[in-house]
Amino acid sequence: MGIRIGCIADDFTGATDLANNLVRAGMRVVQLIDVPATGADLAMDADAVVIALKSRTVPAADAVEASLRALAWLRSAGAEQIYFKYCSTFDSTPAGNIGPVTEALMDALGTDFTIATPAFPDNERTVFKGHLFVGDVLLSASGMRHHPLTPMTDPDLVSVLGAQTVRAVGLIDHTVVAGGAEAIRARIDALREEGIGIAIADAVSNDDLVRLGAAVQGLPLVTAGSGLAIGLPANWGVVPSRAAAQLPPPGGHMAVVSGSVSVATNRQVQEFLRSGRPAFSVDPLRIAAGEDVAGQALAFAESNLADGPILIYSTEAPDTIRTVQGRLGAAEAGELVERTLARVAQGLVERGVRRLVVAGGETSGAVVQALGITGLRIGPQIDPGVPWCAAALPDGDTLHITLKSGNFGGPDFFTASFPLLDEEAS
Ligand SMILES: Nc1ncnc2c1ncn2[C@@H]1O[C@H](COP(=O)(O)OP(=O)(O)O)[C@@H](O)[C@H]1O
Ligand SMILES: O=C(O)[C@@H](O)C(=O)COP(=O)(O)O
Repeated sequence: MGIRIGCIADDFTGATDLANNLVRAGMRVVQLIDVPATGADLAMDADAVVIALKSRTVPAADAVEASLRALAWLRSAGAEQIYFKYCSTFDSTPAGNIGPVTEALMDALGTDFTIATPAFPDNERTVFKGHLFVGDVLLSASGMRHHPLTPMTDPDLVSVLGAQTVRAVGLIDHTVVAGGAEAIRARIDALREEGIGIAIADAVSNDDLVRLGAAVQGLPLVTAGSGLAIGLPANWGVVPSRAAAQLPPPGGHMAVVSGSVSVATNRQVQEFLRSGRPAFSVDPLRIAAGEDVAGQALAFAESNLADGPILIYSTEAPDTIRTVQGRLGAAEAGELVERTLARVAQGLVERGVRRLVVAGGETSGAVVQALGITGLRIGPQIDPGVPWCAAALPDGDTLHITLKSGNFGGPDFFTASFPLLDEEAS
């Protein structure tokens, strides 16, 4: 039997976010890092497979190429429905990549219609009348308006997506969604007749997502943030079960590596420092000056791991980041930090860390690749959108790891996540 849902996620933390929601709805999920070279046997035991790409901010043609490779792999593994996962804040530019990837997947699947909804009410992302809200404010008034690569200044998703697609974009508004699966399906039929190819779907609650999930049963392709995933497993008769999230027992030293500069991560770093636990700050200017900052961080780790969790972080407030970027260039600073934190993560694992929190999407990508991890089993949720995972290291040992999206997680995430892992295993 093949897999039910084949997912293509446009970044690594987003992929675990999606996998987490599928697991919570009862599916057994495997997350693969990039498209595997080998055959479909990796997915043998899973109801869903999530392929994590790093395609959110690359040129649109590259994102399309990677997504089509992922699609080919998922189809060869027997996927019955394809789920394209993007950010709950719809991170993209007028050049893409959400529109071009969606249309390329539609063409490859030979389908004339799909839906689009980044709604994730558990993390306060809601869509009403096609407009995206983050907490109590429109997307355009949220921190996303200042994003360095994908500034989001228009909250009207019909217009945002329409600027990225050849196909016409329409709306399934909340009145219809509240009416249930039949009403939604009738609206989809009407939109199809009008020649609409993609419809933004409103959702302000998990109940809306469950109704949408039932309505899109049988569509070859759905596109969404992670929220829609809570409404899909029921289409295959799958029900929530604790067994879906079981991981092997944890052990080894505990560490946090944070390269995220998001608001929520800044709060989490501050909270960790306030708790008086061991922490080491990675300064990009010292790396640029040729100092062996990774070596210093690892020496610090060696003296403090016994009192862990320890924190190695480059997280700073926006003003400091701007100053560093002004001196080094944004891309260069990012790359220096990512390379250093990836080396630190490798060194931590060599020194016996087996429980690792990584904060930030780009940072997670760099760390996971440096550790040679090719797949993740998804375990229990720590906070909405963030699960513990288990990965096989190249030497066969198990590493418990969580990849935290910058804007997710409560203030005590860097300490509270570790006891939760022990509790779940007992
Ligand atoms: N102190 C710093 N100065 C400049 N750039 C930094 C600093 N710390 C982290 N960065 C870079 O900022 C980017 C953060 O992206 P990411 O890891 O996706 O997290 P987030 O999106 O939550 O901020 C990475 O490229 C990282 O290397
Ligand atoms: O959908 C979401 O918000 C997340 O899953 C996600 O993709 C976050 O991206 P980063 O903030 O870049 O980690």
